[in-house]
This record gives sequence, structure tokens and C-alpha cells, in this order.
Amino acid sequence: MKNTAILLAAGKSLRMGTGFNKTLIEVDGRPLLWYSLRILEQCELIDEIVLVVQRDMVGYVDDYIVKGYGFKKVSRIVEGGSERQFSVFNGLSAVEYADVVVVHDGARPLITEQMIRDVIEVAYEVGATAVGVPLKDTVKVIGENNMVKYTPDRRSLWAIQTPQAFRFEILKDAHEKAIEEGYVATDDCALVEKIGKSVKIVEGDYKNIKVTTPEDLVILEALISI
Ligand SMILES: Nc1ccn([C@@H]2O[C@H](COP(=O)(O)OP(=O)(O)OP(=O)(O)O)[C@@H](O)[C@H]2O)c(=O)n1
Ligand SMILES: C[C@](O)(CO)[C@H](O)COP(=O)(O)O
Repeated sequence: MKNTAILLAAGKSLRMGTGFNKTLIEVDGRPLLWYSLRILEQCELIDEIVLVVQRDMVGYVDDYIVKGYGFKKVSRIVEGGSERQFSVFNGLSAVEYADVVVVHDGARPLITEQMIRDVIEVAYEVGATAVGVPLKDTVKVIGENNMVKYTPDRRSLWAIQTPQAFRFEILKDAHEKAIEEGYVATDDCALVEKIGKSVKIVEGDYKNIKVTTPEDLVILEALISI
């Protein structure tokens, strides 16, 4: 059985406002991308890693991160797309064959080996899965002029994270259909839902934050020091 990870680092980092890719920000002396690469590399269930980066990052990431830190499982470094979904598609297109594909945001450095093991196991059973956590806040659906339309029952609301894992054919089919239909979503599970396949959520960890805005770096440094 072959399990391939697609690790995403081709975003624009607009909300971080750094002016350069946030996965290259140094945290505790190492680039953000190093953290998730290390966990994927260490996990014995992962056979290869396809890294997806912005075009101008390819050489730097190869020399200073992949070769520099001696990561051995990185099989390809490919260029990302204009949206996260297209970056995943480019990564997927570089995968010749896999049984299960694990998609992870390079901007989520606190992934654990347990999460990877959990999503791979559920992907083999169900076909598609993601880690997530029950929402702590009350959510309201807002209409025009910030007027509240309704308040969904929080007991059924979860915040979805990565890693997400899929049987290779399901993810490929979901992406190809999304392209055909011009559908764009913020995560890969949504594309699988759209083609009518089952998706199961595995309980993850609130610490598995996505570094999105500057205050997330402060939170990350605190979490790393625990
Ligand atoms: N076109 C894109 C957009 C996002 N990502 C990756 O998807 C993950 C989640 O995206 P997000 O944190 O929202 O990153 P950015 O798109 O960089 O952020 P922003 O929307 O603020 O520009 C990140 O690891 C990011 O590098 C990607 O590979 N390609
Ligand atoms: C996939 C994801 O991490 C799930 O929470 C998230 O949707 C990606 O964020 P983006 O801002 O849409 O790129």
C-alpha cells in the first residue's frame, strides 16, 4: 500500500502581510514548513512527499529546506496554482500512483503522527476524511447590514483542519469534476462531498492551528514552548 503526502506551501500569505511566503518564516530557528515536513518524514506510513510551492520558491526550498535539512521522502517539488484547490490539483497531477493521498497545509506546523495515522486508517475504510474539532464559539449566519439570519445548532458544527486523506481515485475524480463544473472550495473534502461520496471527520486537536494572521505566530511560539 502506498501513501503519498501533498504538502502545500504555495499560498500568497496576504493575511499574514509578510510580503514573502509565510511558510518560510523562521519560528524557533527553523522555517515554518520544516515542522510539518519533519512529522511527515518521520511517519512510517508516509512513502513520499510532494511539495507544492510558489514558482520563485522552488530552488530555495530544494536547496535550503529539502537538501539543507536532509529530507529524504520529498519526491517532487511542483509549482502551485492561483487557489489552494489548484495547488492540490497540481500536486495530485504529479502523483503517478498512490492508494491514499494525505493533503496537508504547510501553514499547520503542529500536525502530529497520530493525526496522520488516524486519517490514513479512515481513508482506507471510508474513502475520505479530515481532522476537525468541535466549535467552541456560537456561530451565526449573517445577512445584509450584518443582520442575523439564524443560529445553527453548535452541536453539529466542527472546525475542519488538515491533514485530510483520500483514496487516490476519489480525490482525483473529485478534482476533475470540480474543474469541469467550475467549482472551487476551500478544502478537498468539500469536493468529495460535491460528488456525493462519504466523508468522515476524525477528532483532531485545537493546537493544530493554521498560521494565518500575525497573532497566530505568537500563539504558535507559545504552543511550541509547552
Ligand atoms: N494558491 C494556494 C493557496 C494556499 N496554499 C496553501 O494552503 C494552505 C492554507 O492556505 P492559507 O493559510 O489560507 O494560506 P495563504 O493562501 O497563503 O493565505 P492568504 O489567503 O492570507 O493569502 C497554506 O499552507 C498555503 O501555502 C497553496 O498551496 N496554494
Ligand atoms: C483546508 C483548511 O485548512 C481547512 O481549515 C482551510 O480551509 C484552508 O484555508 P484557506 O484560507 O481556504 O486556504
